[in-house]
Amino acid sequence: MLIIGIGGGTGSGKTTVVDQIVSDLPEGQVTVISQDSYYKDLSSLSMEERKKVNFDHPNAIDFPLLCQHLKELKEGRNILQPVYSFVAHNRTEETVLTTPTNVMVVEGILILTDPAIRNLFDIKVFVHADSDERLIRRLKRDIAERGRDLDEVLNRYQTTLKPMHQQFIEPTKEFADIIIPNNRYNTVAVDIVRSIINERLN
Ligand SMILES: Nc1ncnc2c1ncn2[C@@H]1O[C@H](COP(=O)(O)OP(=O)(O)O)[C@@H](O)[C@H]1O
Ligand SMILES: Nc1ccn([C@@H]2O[C@H](COP(=O)(O)O)[C@@H](O)[C@H]2O)c(=O)n1
Repeated sequence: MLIIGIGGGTGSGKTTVVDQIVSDLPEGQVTVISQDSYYKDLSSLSMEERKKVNFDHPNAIDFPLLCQHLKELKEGRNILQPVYSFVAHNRTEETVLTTPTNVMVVEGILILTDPAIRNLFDIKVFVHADSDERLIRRLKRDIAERGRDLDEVLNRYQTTLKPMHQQFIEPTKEFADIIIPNNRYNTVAVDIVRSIINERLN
């Protein structure tokens, strides 16, 4: 099994890059796991309290569960992956049965911050986009897809996204084997990662 970790700031284009990487790969050979699925269960908090949580700090993520799941997949066992709701700011009651495949791609803003998780990755990728580009993308996406409004996104950007990016996310660039510059769509870099995966599959 080849496990690829893909980090980078919010709006850098991780999900888009992952979609591009896996789009032409044989079905059933590649599985994508999102760090977002492993936000901690906040059922004990009210909606108002959940809204105030700093979702860009490593403490927001259930890294032990993610680590356990990756190890189980590596050992050939199925896992039940949590399903996250950005609207409810919480895990849902659902889970997704996830089976081990030849290639596992794990993506998320904080995915390269945890040493135990980093150790499980065969290849570490960091997707870079400038902060103004990321903010513009985040605004558009969160309003269109995640039920947010302009003030909410800008407020979160100033209070948590920006400082957490500088403190926790940007420093993980140094752990990356490959840094993908993604201010523009980068088909060359995507092709390179795809050919590494294809080599492993053949
Ligand atoms: N290279 C790019 N150029 C312009 N827009 C992009 C690019 N990559 C991603 N986007 C757009 O930016 C938004 C955020 O991208 P996404 O892949 O969800 O980022 P991330 O997963 O890193 O938060 C999406 O609407 C996506 O379509
Ligand atoms: N309830 C939540 C949980 C997380 N976020 C934000 O999502 C971002 C990470 O997801 P990406 O797809 O952008 O990598 C992170 O920056 C959190 O602020 C949220 O808005 N609401």
